[in-house]
Amino acid sequence: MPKLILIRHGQSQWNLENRFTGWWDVDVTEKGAKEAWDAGILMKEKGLAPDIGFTSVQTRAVKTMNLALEAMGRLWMPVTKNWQLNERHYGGLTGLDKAETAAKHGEEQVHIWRRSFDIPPPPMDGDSPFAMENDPRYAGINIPNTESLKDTIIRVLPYWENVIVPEIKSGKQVMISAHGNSLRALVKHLSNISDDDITGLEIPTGQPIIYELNDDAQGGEYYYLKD
Ligand SMILES: O=C(O)[C@H](O)COP(=O)(O)O
Repeated sequence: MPKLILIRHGQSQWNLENRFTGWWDVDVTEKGAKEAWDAGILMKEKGLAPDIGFTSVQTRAVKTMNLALEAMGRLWMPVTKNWQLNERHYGGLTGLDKAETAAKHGEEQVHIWRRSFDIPPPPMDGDSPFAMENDPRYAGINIPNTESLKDTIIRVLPYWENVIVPEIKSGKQVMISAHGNSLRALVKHLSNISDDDITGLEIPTGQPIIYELNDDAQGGEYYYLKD
């Protein structure tokens, strides 16, 4: 049975500072880099040997992939980067402190923005210092100004189906380094989690998740490699 490896990037600077990040490009912290390296060591110890990798175009996910592969002695492995694996766009919340936002708008409202299935955060203003319109990595892409989990699923799943699934079906072990919410999108699909239940799923940083897929690249149960 083909194995699929999913990993959320190691701790980022804004995970540490408790700020909404979304598409803003922050680096991993020293702790995050160690999480990524340790994940690679663990994967090697457990006998995993991915053939091909996919990441978002965001530094924290790309670095996590590279550090884990280096720790595994597989830095040579082909890796494709695509914006469709990016974190969900946090709209007008981008850059804000999560605790201060909860103090201002209430815990319940912030929980809805963070975890509801289809209610997006307020949109980002065009003149926001966090607007990404001039970022060359997004040239030609219709950058969203906010995204719910549902919106995230709408751009993650076509990439999964059209680009990643064919690699799995050809017998390759695939590793995906992505983000809390782009991975929630994928796990929701693979494990058939309902719109209501997905609100309770949290994915920790730097911990490899393993799916034993069937030959049709369909999932079901997953486990954390450390367990
Ligand atoms: O974009 C972010 O802020 C984080 O990567 C994920 O944040 P969340 O847990 O608030 O969705």
